[in-house]
Amino acid sequence: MDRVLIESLAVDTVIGVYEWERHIQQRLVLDLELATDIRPAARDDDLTLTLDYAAISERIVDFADKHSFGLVETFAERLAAMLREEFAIAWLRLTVRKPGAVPAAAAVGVCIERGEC
Ligand SMILES: Nc1nc2c(c(=O)[nH]1)N=C([C@H](O)[C@@H](O)CO)CN2
Repeated sequence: MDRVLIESLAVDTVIGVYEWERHIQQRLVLDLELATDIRPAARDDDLTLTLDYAAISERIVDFADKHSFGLVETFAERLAAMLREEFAIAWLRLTVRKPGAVPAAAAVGVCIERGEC
């Protein structure tokens, strides 16, 4: 299946399990692969026939701003559910990285796949 890509999307959100993390925004960096057949959009050169990566990115930024979770796992799961519901995405791979959470690591995080390709 073809994929629409969103790479290194930076969002700021309240995320973390420790008390001090509940009062600040921290950056998460997201990579997404969204399965869709791009041929109808390419045939007609029509944005409405594909997944609009600009609209999806904007929705993700808004989701991060309006929600607050402890675990990156919860952020990933809830975001994936919202995206699949609102944008009719059959399958997605979502990587959520939390840079700076572990000083000795470039980033830590999770990668999930949901749906059927
Ligand atoms: N698997 C996870 N481990 C940890 C998480 C997490 O979300 N998933 N979170 C933390 C803390 O919030 C940490 O990021 C603070 O630096 C620790 N481990």
